[in-house]
Amino acid sequence: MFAMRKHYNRDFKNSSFDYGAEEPEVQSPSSSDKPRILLMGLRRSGKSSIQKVVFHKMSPNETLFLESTNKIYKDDVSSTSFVQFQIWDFPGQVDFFDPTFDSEMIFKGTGALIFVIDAQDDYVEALSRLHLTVSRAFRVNPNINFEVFIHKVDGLSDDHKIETHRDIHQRANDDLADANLEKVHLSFYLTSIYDHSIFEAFSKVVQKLIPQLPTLENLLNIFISHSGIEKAFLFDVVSKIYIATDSSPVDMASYELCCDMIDVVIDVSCIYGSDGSGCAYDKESLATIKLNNTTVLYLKEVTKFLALVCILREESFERKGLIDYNFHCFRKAIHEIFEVGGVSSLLSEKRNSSLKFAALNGSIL
Ligand SMILES: Nc1nc2c(ncn2[C@@H]2O[C@H](COP(=O)(O)OP(=O)(O)OP(=O)(O)O)[C@@H](O)[C@H]2O)c(=O)[nH]1
Repeated sequence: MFAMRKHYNRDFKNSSFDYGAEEPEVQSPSSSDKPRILLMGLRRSGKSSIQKVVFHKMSPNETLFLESTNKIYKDDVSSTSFVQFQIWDFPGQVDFFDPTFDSEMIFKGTGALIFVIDAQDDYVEALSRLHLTVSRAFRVNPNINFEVFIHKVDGLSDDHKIETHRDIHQRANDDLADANLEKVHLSFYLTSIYDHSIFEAFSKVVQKLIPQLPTLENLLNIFISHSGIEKAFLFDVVSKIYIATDSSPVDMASYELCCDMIDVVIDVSCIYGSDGSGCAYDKESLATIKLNNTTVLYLKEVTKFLALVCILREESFERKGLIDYNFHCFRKAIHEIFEVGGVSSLLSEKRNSSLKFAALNGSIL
């Protein structure tokens, strides 16, 4: 069964969504809180491709025709995405010693620095550039999250991937230790624009920048345990970044399934959506997909930018009324978190007064 209630309309060419503005919407972090994410790395390592594929729906093959970036490209994705940040795509060879390179200004307002290393190339030069970049940035702002994307791993065998990951991890940390910078923490991800790994990695990077993450995870845990749901992801629809999930482990296949569901919902709506309102996604957006292995995928709108995608067994879906009731509580809580601009108030009386999930046995908690 495939049920869908909202028409979507997407301009494939520009790949821009219009979410409409039918209700006073949840406020995303204010501009002063906007974290900045920097994409750095050697020339042709894949920085612009990552940004275009994740945030602008460019197909991976099209990135073959991207021209080299010559100056810093600042992309503000906040108008289409829940996650209010700017992505700064740097040209390949940033010269830190150039007097026009203002490291204070650049690194001060940065939340995460993603350093992209082309794993299909010799990475010795990339490692020394990583070291230079990280030590510079750390000196200006020790709070930056340093994220290393070991990129283009689609061309590598599984063994080669593991070995490359180990080698880069070892060498990068040795370089830091030699410079007495053991305090710097680097996180490593194996990525490729040709599969979901780039979305997964970006999700992790973004999650670290969301102060409300523990609260969101808590809410998801309560929601799934009271509704008989196996896994739930809170997705930023436009980028397919999941901004939170429950605390059960994420398996890549489930994540891919949910990403694919978002694509199907959006694409089918683009083709058959004909209400002419130009609304791609709104509060009535909802879809159910029953797979032939007794699994059900259930998608519902949470906010202008966010959708909840759940994976559950067919027999649990028989209690749809309960799921919908709990979803209503969950949605309300999410709106409260972001409307009141913080977690603390939700955790106090407000949450106790308004959050009453129903348990599987029917009692109200
Ligand atoms: N195989 C493979 N190729 C990729 C991947 N990501 C990017 N590329 C290719 O790498 C080449 C360079 O990509 P760009 O995104 O232009 O690289 P860049 O780092 O922005 O380059 P500069 O702007 O010169 O700094 C393009 O031909 C992309 O198609 C990937 O995950 N796998």
